[in-house]
Amino acid sequence: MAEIVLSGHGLTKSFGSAVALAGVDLAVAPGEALAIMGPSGSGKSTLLHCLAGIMKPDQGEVRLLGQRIDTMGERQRSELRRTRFGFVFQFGQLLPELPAEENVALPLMLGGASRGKAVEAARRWFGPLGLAGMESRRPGELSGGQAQRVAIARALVTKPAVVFADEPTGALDQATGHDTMRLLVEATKHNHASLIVVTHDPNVARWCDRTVEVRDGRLLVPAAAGAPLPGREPNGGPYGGPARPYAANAGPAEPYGGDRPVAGPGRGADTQDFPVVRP
Ligand SMILES: Nc1ncnc2c1ncn2[C@@H]1O[C@H](COP(=O)(O)OP(=O)(O)OP(=O)(O)O)[C@@H](O)[C@H]1O
Repeated sequence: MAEIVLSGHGLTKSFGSAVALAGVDLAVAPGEALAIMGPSGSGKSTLLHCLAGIMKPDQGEVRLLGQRIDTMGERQRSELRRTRFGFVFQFGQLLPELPAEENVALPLMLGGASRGKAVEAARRWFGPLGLAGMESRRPGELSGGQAQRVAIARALVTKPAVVFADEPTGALDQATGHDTMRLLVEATKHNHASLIVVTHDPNVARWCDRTVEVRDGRLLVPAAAGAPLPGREPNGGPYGGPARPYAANAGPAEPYGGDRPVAGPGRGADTQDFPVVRP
């Protein structure tokens, strides 16, 4: 059986008479990038929120590395979200009054790191993400794409096991969205984190190793970690390159020696070396 980082089993969730999830089974492998697609109102965000411990399912189980998280209390889940998960939302959700570097440093400071150490760690992300010189800008002084790159740094700075992204390029033009997805996928893989992306956009999903589709609160095909939908190849790269089975990129995290190329769609000569965060 494939190694699993995060799994949901038999997930249901209703809001009054609206059934958002009607029994979803889903598992994500280490280092795997998974896209969740489906029409508006099909239950994508609810699924992401249940998997991320933001919301408790009505029924079913969510496990992180085998440990149930859906039964945890709000405090424990909140701690888990801060330490084991990273989040990138459509509109960055950066704190407008803080400089970019402090937005990135914040999860570390909330975990008890000194401001100096946290900001030092945060600054390491700015060059690789094409944000050099923008460390002290406030979010209002950044473009939408730059703000999303700050959000990517903030999501990864704590070395999460899983990064959740809900329409991460939804507010960006196509070219900026393309760059943002490239950076999100590459930086996440570089740090051996799994990535779960909710999107309407097939161009976004193409960056991921695998896509599952949600309709009326159910997956069209129950999908195991690492398995492409039957009859479909794993996603090809955004340049229409060869299909790239996730297994080539996943596997147990290993210390990164700094010289191993990061396999990923569209990795080109311009790809930067991202910091590798240590737990
Ligand atoms: N907080 C809530 N209160 C009431 N109904 C909700 C709530 N959240 C979701 N729903 C309902 O649950 C269903 C699934 O919603 P969800 O947001 O998960 O879908 P989605 O696929 O993410 O949609 P979109 O692509 O439009 O964001 C919808 O019918 C929605 O109206």
